[in-house]
Amino acid sequence: MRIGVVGVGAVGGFFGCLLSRAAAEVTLLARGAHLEAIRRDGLRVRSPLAADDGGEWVARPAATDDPALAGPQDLILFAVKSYDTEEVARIMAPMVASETTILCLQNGVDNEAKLAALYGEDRVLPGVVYIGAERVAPGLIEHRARGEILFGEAAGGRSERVERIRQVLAAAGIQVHAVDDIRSAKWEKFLFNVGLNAFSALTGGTAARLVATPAARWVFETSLGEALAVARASGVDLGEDVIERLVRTASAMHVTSSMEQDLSHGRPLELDTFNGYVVREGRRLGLETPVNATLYGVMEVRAEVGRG
Ligand SMILES: NC(=O)C1=CN([C@@H]2O[C@H](COP(=O)(O)OP(=O)(O)OC[C@H]3O[C@@H](n4cnc5c(N)ncnc54)[C@H](OP(=O)(O)O)[C@@H]3O)[C@@H](O)[C@H]2O)C=CC1
Ligand SMILES: CC(C)(CO)C(=O)C(=O)O
Repeated sequence: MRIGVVGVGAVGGFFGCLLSRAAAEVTLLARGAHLEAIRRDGLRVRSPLAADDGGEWVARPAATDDPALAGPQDLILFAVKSYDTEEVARIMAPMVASETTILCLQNGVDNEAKLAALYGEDRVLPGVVYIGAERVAPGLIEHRARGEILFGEAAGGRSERVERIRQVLAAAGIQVHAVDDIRSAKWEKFLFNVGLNAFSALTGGTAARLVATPAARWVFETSLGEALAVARASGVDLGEDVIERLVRTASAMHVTSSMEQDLSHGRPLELDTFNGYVVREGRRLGLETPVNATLYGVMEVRAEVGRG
């Protein structure tokens, strides 16, 4: 199976490295200093899981910044930040053929529709990633926790291609689960990101800290509650106890978020994908979303001031 990785950052780099080490036919689409470092030193992943290999895995897959050189792929792992989705999706066109499946490994619930608008719904499989990782230098990913993919058919149920892809990912040592209801899994992760990402970036607090006191937990739970109302109005059923479940998950997580990392490095933020999406969809559906609107507005200014 020819596998293209589009967006070779924390997520794409981690899974691309594992696939490549397992001898899958992997091509990375990267650019600039990151591409140069990968070509020179390989794609490196520092991980607690790599203790037997001196703490670091190194893979040497094909790497290019030219989608035409990469050519058509059977599977594309799509893992750019959400604000780059449309542009990069267009650029990768030479990698997409009639049989290509695009597995979307991004957070948020609006990226798949952008990919489907260009390449058709049948080509796109939604995915959910649970991982703590960061690209800390050109060519180097630091993996800190977990590393799990959930994915499935957008319309639900199982398919032969999902099983085929699951087997290839599992054979590379990836924790991977084919799920029947990936839409709900995506929305559940989305709710978590709505509560965690901006709040942790603004405060520096870990997930556990954001639910440790009544005042902080109120912010976390209320932002989730607004997102849950949007989910329900969009026909997504996450069960009665989803907020309790996510508070329990947060209380055991001693990490901040990818947005906290992006803010501290002056990088763009996925704000429109998380709190911004809740505000926009809430407005469209006639729902009040004051906590998300506040997080959005405060975060917007914080990011601008941080960039100087
Ligand atoms: N990091 C984490 O722990 C987690 C992240 N996620 C989600 O996964 C998704 C990816 O996040 P993450 O891996 O952290 O993001 P990163 O910022 O680490 O990686 C994104 C990569 O996309 C690359 N890219 C952007 N545009 C282009 C282009 N035109 N050509 C080639 N490469 C390009 C960037 O390259 P360049 O540096 O050159 O811009 C960068 O290497 C997001 O939706 C995020 O929310 C989900 C779970 C956890
Ligand atoms: C929930 C978490 C922290 C890890 O999967 C994440 O999605 C992020 O940092 O964006």
